[in-house]
Amino acid sequence: MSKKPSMLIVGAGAIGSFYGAILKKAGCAVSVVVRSDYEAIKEHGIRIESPLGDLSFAPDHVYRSGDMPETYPDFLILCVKVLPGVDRAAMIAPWMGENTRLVLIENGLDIEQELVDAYPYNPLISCLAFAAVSRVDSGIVEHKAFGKLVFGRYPQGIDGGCQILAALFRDGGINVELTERVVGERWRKCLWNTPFNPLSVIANGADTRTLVDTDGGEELMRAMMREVMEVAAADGYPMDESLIDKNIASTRKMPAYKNSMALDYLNGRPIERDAVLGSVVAIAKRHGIAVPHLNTVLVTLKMRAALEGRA
Ligand SMILES: NC(=O)C1=CN([C@@H]2O[C@H](COP(=O)(O)OP(=O)(O)OC[C@H]3O[C@@H](n4cnc5c(N)ncnc54)[C@H](OP(=O)(O)O)[C@@H]3O)[C@@H](O)[C@H]2O)C=CC1
Ligand SMILES: CC(C)(CO)C(=O)C(=O)O
Repeated sequence: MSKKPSMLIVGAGAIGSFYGAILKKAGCAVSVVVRSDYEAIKEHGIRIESPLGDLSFAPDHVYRSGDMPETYPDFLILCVKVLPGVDRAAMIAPWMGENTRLVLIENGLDIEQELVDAYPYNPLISCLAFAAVSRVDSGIVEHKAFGKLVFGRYPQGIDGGCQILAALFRDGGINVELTERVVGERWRKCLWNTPFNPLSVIANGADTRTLVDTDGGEELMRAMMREVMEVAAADGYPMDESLIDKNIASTRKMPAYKNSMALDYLNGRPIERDAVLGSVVAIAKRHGIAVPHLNTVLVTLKMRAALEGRA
């Protein structure tokens, strides 16, 4: 059997640890770059509590910022939060070889270009995770449910690297959908994340049930989704209006759930406000589209950040 590709996860938090474990299960060498969890992971490896069974693993190498690799990975999978002031291109520089494929498993819109600009000759695979995963302690991750990945080459297409990666994730037990138009898929995911994630923060870390069941909550979500749809259509990514009903119905079917931004807020960590919401409002401005609901939520979050000294 031919050798499996090598993987390096940069930012082995909830998502990075979980999908790293899946690739380990598929037979890949999986190394990690970590920050605050370095000592714990170096000593005990990564423990994953999951309905899929025991996925715990010891990474092949555990690096921290500034370390140099023995060899460059075939795939570098970036799973850090997308935050202003965090230079993701500089962060991965020591590990990006000439033939390394860069994979992003991160939320948000318009998050790829700065990496394409920094690494124009490395193929970039942009990836959306539909998973409920959280870090419960250093090196300990709880996978609550789901796990499907949707990905494709950025800005479009499906190449051999996508096919190889999809086969590995499937071998590890994950449902994968490949897409020719990954930016369109980012818009479809933002249809949910852009209203739900920021509003859960304004509502003090509220879960999905509270957001849709509170009097006026569902209408507010629908109004925000309509604005996201209008901006997406102006940007060349029209969506079927029925997706709004589908999003509300599937949210109602889920048990009460706190999204990743609600968890960041509740744990005092910075939130991906600009990647998930600010980017949509910026694109709306470029197209001259009024998005009063989205803008109100964005400005309210900025006020809150200003009060907390985070701006
Ligand atoms: N969790 C979920 O269920 C879902 C998350 N997502 C998206 O996935 C992405 C990752 O989220 P998630 O895994 O939840 O986030 P986490 O905060 O759990 O993980 C991010 C990890 O990156 C690490 N990190 C940050 N900066 C560096 C650095 N300079 N060097 C090394 N490591 C670094 C953090 O370390 P430290 O502890 O030191 O900060 C942390 O371990 C986000 O874009 C999120 O929106 C998408 C769908 C679902
Ligand atoms: C879709 C969802 C809610 C989890 O898969 C997510 O993207 C998040 O938690 O930010």
